[in-house]
Amino acid sequence: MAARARGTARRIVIWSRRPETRLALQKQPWCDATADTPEEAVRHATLVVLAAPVEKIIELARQIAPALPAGAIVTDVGSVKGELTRACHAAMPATAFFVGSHPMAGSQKTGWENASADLFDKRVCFVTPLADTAATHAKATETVARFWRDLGSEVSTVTPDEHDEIVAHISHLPQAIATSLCSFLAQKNPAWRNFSGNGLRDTTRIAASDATMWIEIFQQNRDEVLRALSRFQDELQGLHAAIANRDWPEVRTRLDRGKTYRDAFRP
Ligand SMILES: O=C(O)C(=O)C[C@]1(C(=O)O)C=C[C@@H](O)C=C1
Repeated sequence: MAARARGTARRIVIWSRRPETRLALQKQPWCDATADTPEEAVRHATLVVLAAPVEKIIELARQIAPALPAGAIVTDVGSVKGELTRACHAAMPATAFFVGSHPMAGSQKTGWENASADLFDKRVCFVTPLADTAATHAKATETVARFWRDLGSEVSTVTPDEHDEIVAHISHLPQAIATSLCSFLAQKNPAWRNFSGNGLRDTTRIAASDATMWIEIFQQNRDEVLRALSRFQDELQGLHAAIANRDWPEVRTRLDRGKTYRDAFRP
């Protein structure tokens, strides 16, 4: 949708798992054609974007590999990059290139009905070439970066492993916390949700996200997520101790540090 709105792609061919989705997409002005199989969808492609839960992205890369035309560039939108990038790169034929991406954009909703052409506008998009393919994949990396910039994103190029450490902290940890907070409150007293102001709403929107997608993210980024969760538990323990000890200067230090961090977010 964004590619059509910004004139980035000449012809957009979509494969989607459900036949009824493919039928609905055929009526959309941003979809030139649908394909009945992933192989058929990529047969004449110059750029392929795999948009699926992370385990499925690896399966799809293996499935389309024999059908890719020479010179094709494959990217994805998965939230974990280390294992996925190595597996997708290994699946490619010698004449095609895999360079991973991760646009930091989305919502708690799923399905094409919730798509929007400005989703990527002014959002960061990670592009994550493997260090040992930097030279052979330089042109493909630039093409993928240009694709995201054309959609309005600001590209940040990092290695897949650096990416996984960063997003464990700034994306996967927030999901774990929002989920845990809602899970905790659901057991404490679900009816209390009716008293909530914007505080609870603002901190928990992403708890409504798709469980299947997040299980696969936690599985693939397990080590980094566990490290981030442990460090965060230390932070919570620190606040718990400061309140228990009536150490209000320490509580203030933490509130001030949190506010300074939050106030400096880009609009
Ligand atoms: O805002 C949302 O609902 C998201 O989907 C958020 C979010 C994020 O952490 O920013 C979550 C995972 C995706 O990989 C990218 C975006």
